Amino acid sequence: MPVIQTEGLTKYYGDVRGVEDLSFTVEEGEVFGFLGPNGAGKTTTIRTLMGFLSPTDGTASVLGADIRDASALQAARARVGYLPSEPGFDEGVTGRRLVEYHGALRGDVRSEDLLELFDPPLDRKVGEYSRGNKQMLAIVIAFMHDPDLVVMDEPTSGLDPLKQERFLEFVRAEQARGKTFFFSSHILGEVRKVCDRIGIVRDGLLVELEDVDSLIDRTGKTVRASVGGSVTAAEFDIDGAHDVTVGGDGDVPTEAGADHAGVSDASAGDDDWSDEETTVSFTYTGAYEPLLRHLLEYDLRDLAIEEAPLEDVFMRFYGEDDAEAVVERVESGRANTETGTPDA
Ligand SMILES: Nc1ncnc2c1ncn2[C@@H]1O[C@H](COP(=O)(O)OP(=O)(O)OP(=O)(O)O)[C@@H](O)[C@H]1O
Repeated sequence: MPVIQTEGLTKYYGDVRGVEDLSFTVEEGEVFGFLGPNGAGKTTTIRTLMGFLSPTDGTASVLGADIRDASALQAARARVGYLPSEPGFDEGVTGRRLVEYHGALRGDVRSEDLLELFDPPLDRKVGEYSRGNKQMLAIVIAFMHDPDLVVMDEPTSGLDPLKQERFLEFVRAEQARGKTFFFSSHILGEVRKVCDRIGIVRDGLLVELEDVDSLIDRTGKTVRASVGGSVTAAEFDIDGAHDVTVGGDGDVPTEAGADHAGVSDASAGDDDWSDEETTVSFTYTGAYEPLLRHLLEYDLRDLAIEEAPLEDVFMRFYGEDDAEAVVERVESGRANTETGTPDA
């Protein structure tokens, strides 16, 4: 049985669509990323799953409990950890008091370990906490009863990069213990580090549901090549290349053997070194061989091939289209699966 299952889940605030017709499942032991830009409907979904909002239509189950059945959901909540986007703590009490309070409410089987890892200043009043420290306290409280499912609304917001990394590592370790996560975020880069599958929501609609690995395959690579002489973008309009840009000298170090990430200095030799150099950059979604063959037709002086940042990909897939158009395209079998680009 799925840990979370939504069926046509819909929530309107009056005439305003929060989310509409969401159907997806989250399986046991899975880290499911729920991605979307601001206002997409992530918090609405989470608050509905947690029973804080009633669905307008459709329903969902959490650990087998129908969210419309308040007492069943209440019982299931004993096995759920919840990390809200803005922890609403009573600011006048100390962190220690809050940990004790939540421990009494839901049980405390591991606050000691968690406090060692996340370390909020327990003896200070929460009103004096920084945003990051509040988040650390919220993490301790969400996990201290060792829940089977943790629902997290943008959990790394407010954490510095080191603590973000520590938290994501912790999520991975918890997953290895068999725990399930529903993880909302608008930062694709962090989600890809821990999630198995992602749902992308936009304007309240689920526009994509996909394995992270296959999304990454579809997203392609960022290629940056420096070649001798002058070339035009049109020359790199090869199958699988998108958004080709060319730049002149000065965009890259011009010395042979410069230390770049990826493959570097495949030049034909210093004898061929001429003053003029062009840098060609593009996203590439095809196989390596034809790309390399094409590149080797030039006086290749430097080459870097890296994974495309998912933020760019997100914009490329969804940037210009409204959510309805994206849903229609996905439902009609993704118009261009070879390149993964939206219809022109
Ligand atoms: N209480 C409310 N009353 C009216 N409209 C609301 C309410 N809460 C959310 N909405 C609307 O519902 C839509 C989805 O909002 P939601 O907060 O769920 O998005 P989100 O993806 O969590 O955004 P963010 O990343 O900014 O937190 C938005 O259009 C928002 O304006």
